[in-house]
Amino acid sequence: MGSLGTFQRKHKLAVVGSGNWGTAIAKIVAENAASNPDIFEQTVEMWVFEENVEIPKTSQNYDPSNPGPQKLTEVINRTHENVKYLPGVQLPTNLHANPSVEDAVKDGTILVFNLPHQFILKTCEQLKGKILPFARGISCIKGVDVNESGIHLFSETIGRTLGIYCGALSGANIANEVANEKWSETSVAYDPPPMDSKAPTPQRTPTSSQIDLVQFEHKDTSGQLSKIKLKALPSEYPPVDHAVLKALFHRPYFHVRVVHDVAGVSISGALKNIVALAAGWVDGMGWGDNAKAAVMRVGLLEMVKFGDKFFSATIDQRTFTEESAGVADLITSCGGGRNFRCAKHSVERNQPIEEIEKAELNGQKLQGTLTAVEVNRFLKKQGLEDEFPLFTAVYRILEGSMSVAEIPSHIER
Ligand SMILES: NC(=O)c1ccc[n+]([C@@H]2O[C@H](COP(=O)([O-])OP(=O)(O)OC[C@H]3O[C@@H](n4cnc5c(N)ncnc54)[C@H](O)[C@@H]3O)[C@@H](O)[C@H]2O)c1
Ligand SMILES: O=P(O)(O)OC[C@H](O)CO
Repeated sequence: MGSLGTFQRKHKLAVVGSGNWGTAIAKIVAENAASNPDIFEQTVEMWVFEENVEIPKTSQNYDPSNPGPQKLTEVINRTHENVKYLPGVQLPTNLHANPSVEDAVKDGTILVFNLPHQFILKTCEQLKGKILPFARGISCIKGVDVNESGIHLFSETIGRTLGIYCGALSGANIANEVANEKWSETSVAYDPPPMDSKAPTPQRTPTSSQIDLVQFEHKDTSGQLSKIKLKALPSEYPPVDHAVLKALFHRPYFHVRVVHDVAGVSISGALKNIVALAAGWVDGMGWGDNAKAAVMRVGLLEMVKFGDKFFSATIDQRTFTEESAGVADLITSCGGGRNFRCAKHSVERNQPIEEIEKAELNGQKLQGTLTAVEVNRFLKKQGLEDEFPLFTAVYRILEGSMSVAEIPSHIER
């Protein structure tokens, strides 16, 4: 098996989610399963939140003899097109749409989580005890998990809920461009647990080494140390390391850099969505590119400050400027992302952004609106709203207590 060595078993892949980005990533993963038959099993499962859809007349898969509503999973498996969330893109035939999330993940050794962030907790709760205990995860979710205990990365929340190790993937990746195989870059962040890597990383020191259940000390992003019991990946499988993750996600049109900074990659992916709303609003006002650049400048500073203040124990500040997940994602999101576009339309049409989201996105979900509310709840609790004037302005505009016209004076304070 080339430089990765020879192993008795192959990884079984499952993608949890099948929206716009979920389907685009599932396409990549299925293409790479086919390209790397020594590492990955051929059939890739993709969980589809089942719904009835009508195939649009514009689709090459439209059948006039069968125009009525049909199950989305059946349409995907028959036509190899996700006609609702990624129309016009041919999916690999080894990608199997599965309406049961439990069935989709049951044999999966590598699970890729790719859902709008509001649905992830419930989905993980449903999967507790129903996955392989030695599975490993990657979260492609752009959002943060804010609850009573504070703020957490979704990779941590998924890992804690399911008892597995989970890394993250994020980058300047507008799904339709990636799915249409236009060149882009991404960042995959993975800090392998000690038993999966040859050398333990500084933050993770094994404290015992039973044969297959290893307890190690884990410092979470808030700096808190806890003891985690993690089931070792059986030695029959290729270790889930940076080389295997590159084989899983890298395509000729999708260039992957694998790094260790899970916090930096996750935090920038979540926070840039707040900034993209502000960029859309000022663009909708007709204020031009200079105004948008000003919002992006302040937004980037607040992203870096947020990472430094709340995730300093593990974050690598270089991620914000050197990786696709940082400033590059901010730029693409403020250029043509859904948060940007819906915010812009909401000013131009003088309509609430929720109405634009419903009218324009055909079931796709904005992440910036909810993230702005969640981040504000967290900042308010810390008494730090004033230290993040742009994030706070975005929240106040959403709740209706501030106007877009007030952004310049508010962020100058
Ligand atoms: N779309 C992009 O361009 C893009 C790019 C990079 C990252 N992301 C991130 O990827 C994540 C997933 O986004 P997406 O674009 O795949 O989703 P999406 O915006 O297309 O959302 C639609 C998906 O949500 C599902 N859904 C609706 N109700 C549900 C429920 N109750 N339970 C479970 N699922 C439900 C739908 O079935 C559908 O699969 C987000 O965090 C997003 O920020 C998106
Ligand atoms: O369309 P958005 O605003 O959800 O952004 C999409 C991606 O995150 C861009 O990298």
